Order: sequence, then structure tokens, then C-alpha cells
Amino acid sequence: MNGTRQIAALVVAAGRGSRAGDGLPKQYRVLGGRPVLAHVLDAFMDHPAVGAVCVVIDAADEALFREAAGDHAARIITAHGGATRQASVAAGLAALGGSAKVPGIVLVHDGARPFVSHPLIDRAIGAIEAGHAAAVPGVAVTDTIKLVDGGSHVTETPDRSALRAIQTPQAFAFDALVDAHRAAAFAGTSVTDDAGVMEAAGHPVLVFEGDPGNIKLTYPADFEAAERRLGTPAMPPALDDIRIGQGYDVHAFGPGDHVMLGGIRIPHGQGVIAHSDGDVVLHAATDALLGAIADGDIGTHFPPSDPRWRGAASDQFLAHAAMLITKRGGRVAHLDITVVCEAPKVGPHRDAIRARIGEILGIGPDRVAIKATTSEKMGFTGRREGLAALAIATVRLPGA
Ligand SMILES: Nc1ccn([C@@H]2O[C@H](COP(=O)(O)OP(=O)(O)OP(=O)(O)O)[C@@H](O)[C@H]2O)c(=O)n1
Ligand SMILES: C[C@](O)(CO)[C@H](O)COP(=O)(O)O
Repeated sequence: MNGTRQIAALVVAAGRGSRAGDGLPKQYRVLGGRPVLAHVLDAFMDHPAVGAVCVVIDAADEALFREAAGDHAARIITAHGGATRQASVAAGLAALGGSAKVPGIVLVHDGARPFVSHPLIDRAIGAIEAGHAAAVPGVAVTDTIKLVDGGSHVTETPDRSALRAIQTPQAFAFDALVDAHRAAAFAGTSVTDDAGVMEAAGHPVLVFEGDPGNIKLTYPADFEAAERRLGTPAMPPALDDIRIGQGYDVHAFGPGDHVMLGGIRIPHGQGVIAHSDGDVVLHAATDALLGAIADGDIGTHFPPSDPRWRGAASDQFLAHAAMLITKRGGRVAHLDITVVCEAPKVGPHRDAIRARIGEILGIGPDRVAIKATTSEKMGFTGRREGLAALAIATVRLPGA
């Protein structure tokens, strides 16, 4: 490959993975000891012809994304996704279009396809460099495909030899795809892949040889198959090593107009004095998780002396601790948190905090308890000098 056009990868990872069952959105679940998205990012970040990578994420998943991207994060352009895959791709195209070096070629890839390989990426790029405006990988189908009507009666049996199951990465001339997406949005055209967007705009789409191993993780069984492929033992060990961890954090009030509690911004007449965003709930919860796996404390992993954590959103600290547990094959069973302060009132925000912590950890809010108390006007919390939080975590690890 000796083209001169900048090549960008656009990875869509803003979906909720509802068909994959409970837990974190599928692109952040652990596969072979690492988040699914980390496998995808390695493939594109390590490819010598790919000059830029844009990942489209859900606004609520910033912490999970940073955890999955690891050292790659600083070199990745991010955008926030929309309600559909198509809207998420459009958001990524807008981000790439506004970047310092607008690409000539874009490879759109699902964040849920972790087995994308360099030969497949080479074929995608090669097709566009050969002069096509749109090229997508396809594999022959092995089942007979039928068209059915609303009553599930067969209306047609297409010739199987002409059918292809289409995968990603789908490769396009950047400007042509941007225009086609704009036209589709204007016309209200809704399709399930970007080839469809180009087809609607009248572009021919080339199908090149896909890779049967390049599966899209969609259902729980896909994860089991993917783990088997990576050699993970079929029967996971029982999670019967039950650990309890505790955490405590305190911050003094200072100038400001809100406090962060459990990832929720709560209006208040004061802020807190802190290196990060000073979220005592998330800090105590993070320490409780780290305590349960006896892996240091929040300061060990995120030293206050490191300028990267100045003003940082604390959800990434909790996501990191949760990932350490997941990497050990474990699971957070429960978090019980108590906030101590005279004000602000925590009760009205309890459910939002439980939901947000559940979202960060990939567990239901029924596994997160938030309690609050004053200290009866005694001590530093009673004098309204600051606020504190205590957390107890129950963690299940694989038995020895
Ligand atoms: N609004 C959306 C919907 C999907 N995607 C991404 O598009 C890819 C393919 O979509 P799909 O497998 O359908 O993912 P989900 O929408 O997350 O799954 P589900 O339909 O089961 O909820 C995934 O990487 C997903 O994260 C996206 O970026 N934005
Ligand atoms: C883009 C795609 O992966 C090609 O097969 C597919 O169309 C995505 O569909 P989904 O329902 O959004 O997973």
C-alpha cells in the first residue's frame, strides 16, 4: 500500500449491547482478560497504514472507554454517539472532519468485532486505493436465507450463491461517505450499515473477501464462543472466594456551587477542595473495591502528585478498580455506602447515584446501597466544614 491519503479508522462503540444480556455494554466486557474494545483498538492503532483512530462512545461511558483504551487513549479522537448506529457513525465522521488532518479514506468498524485482523484491514484499504468509493467485507452464507411476510410465511428464497453476510471494517472515500450520511439524514433513510448509506446515495459498493472469524459479539453465546476461541477454559471456576473491602474518604468544603456525589452533580452553596473532582462517594467505593482485592488504595493507582488526575472525573477511578476485579475473573456483588454531612441532602439524589454507580460497575442498582446521615452537628461534618463517605464492598473472586 503506497497511497498518500490519510487513512482513519472510525470505531462505533456507543451501543448498549442489550441483546448481550446483563452487565457492562458488550464492548467493555472482558474477553481473554481484556475489554473487547481493547482488542479492536490494538488492531487499528498498531496498523502501519492507519493514521488516526476515532472512537464513538456513549457520553456515560467516558470512564469505561479510558479504561479500555489504556495507553492508546491520548492518541484517539472521541465523539459522543447517537440513538442509532447510523447516528453514531455520523457523529464520528463529524469529529474526523473537524480534526487537524481530515482523512481521505475511512474504515468504519463495529466496536463489538474484536477479531478484526491486519490482513482484513489491508484488503479494506486496498479496495479503496484501487479506486472504489465503497468496499465492504462479505462472507458466503451457509444457511438458506428466506424472505418472509408479516405472518412469517416465506415469500421468496434468494439464490444462496449470490448472498453475502456483510461485516466491518467497511471502507470508503471519506468525502463520499460524509455526503451520503448527510443525504440519508436529510431523507430520513435508516439502514443498518454504511454500505447501505452509500447504496442509498447511488454509489456502487464492492464486496471483498471477509473473514468468517470476524464475528460481531451480539448474544451471550457469542462471548462463550469467543472465549473458547481464545482458549479460555469452558467451565469457569466458582466465585466462592468472598471478599469484603472497606473505604473511607473526606473532603473539606471550599469555594464553588456544587459537589459531586456518586458521579452525580449536586447543586450546593459550596464546592470541595480536592485534587480530582472530590467525589467522596466514588473515592470511598474505589478504596473498598481495592481493599477487597488487597491491591493498594486509590492513591497507589492514581497518585495526587500526578497532574493527569487534577480535576479528574472520579468515575474512572471506580471503573479501574472494577476492571482489576474483572481481570481476576471476579465480580462486584454489592456496595454499601454511607454519606456523612449536614448538607446537601442526599435522599433526593439517591436513585440517580445508585443508577450511575451501577452503570460504572455493570451491575444493577439493586446491588448499590446509598445511605446518608448527619453527625448531629458534632465534629467537622457537624460544623459543615466538609463531608465524608464510608463504603463496604462485597466482591466474589474465583476460588483457589
Ligand atoms: N446507537 C448506537 C448503536 C450501536 N452502536 C455500535 O454499533 C456496533 C454494532 O451494533 P450492535 O451490535 O447492534 O450493538 P448494540 O446496539 O450495542 O447492541 P444491541 O442492539 O444488542 O443493544 C456496536 O459496536 C455498537 O456499540 C453505536 O455506536 N451507537
Ligand atoms: C454493520 C454490521 O455489523 C454489518 O453486518 C451490522 O449491520 C450491524 O448491525 P447491528 O444490528 O447494528 O448490530
